[in-house]
Amino acid sequence: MAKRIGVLAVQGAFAEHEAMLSSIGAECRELRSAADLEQKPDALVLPGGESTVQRKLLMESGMLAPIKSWIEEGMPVLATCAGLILLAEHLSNDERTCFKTLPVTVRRNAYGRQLGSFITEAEVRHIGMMRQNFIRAPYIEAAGPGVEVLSETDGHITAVRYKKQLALAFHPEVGPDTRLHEAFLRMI
Ligand SMILES: NC(=O)CC[C@H](N)C(=O)O
Repeated sequence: MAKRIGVLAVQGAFAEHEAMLSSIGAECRELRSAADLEQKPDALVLPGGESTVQRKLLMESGMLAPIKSWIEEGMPVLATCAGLILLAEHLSNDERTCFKTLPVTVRRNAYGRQLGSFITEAEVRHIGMMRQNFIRAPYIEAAGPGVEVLSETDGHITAVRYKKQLALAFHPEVGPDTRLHEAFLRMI
């Protein structure tokens, strides 16, 4: 049976994740309001976008607490960019934490204005070299015990796994490379 992925769809790059996941056989369901949480998915995607807006909409819609419980209970989650910010236990330059299920310290908009967006090639552990797309990206300043570092660029951590949480500063949903999404589906 196809794996059912709940994709947070309040703001940001959710459609790209849905297209990629559908192309590799998963079934996506958009999570826009508390009513969409009645059917529990097998896994979650928290897409890129603007984390402060996503956080506000999560609080207003009543989805924050139930989604946090799902993650704490071990539901696999793939988080990219703003999604990583939502998962982080600590933010070094902002007070607006959200789910706080991932024991890392994240810096928002970490690459500054000059280098706000860029593409690089870097190794991702268990996968290999990947073209990585950074869009006004955060990076991970510190990772707590039990957090596996999967990728680094210029000395900064850009991808981690902690239990069933896979979190990336870059955007694997952009472009033709489906390996990361395939690895995520194997975590379910
Ligand atoms: N591409 C992204 O998701 C950027 C994240 C955004 N800069 C934020 O702080 O929320």
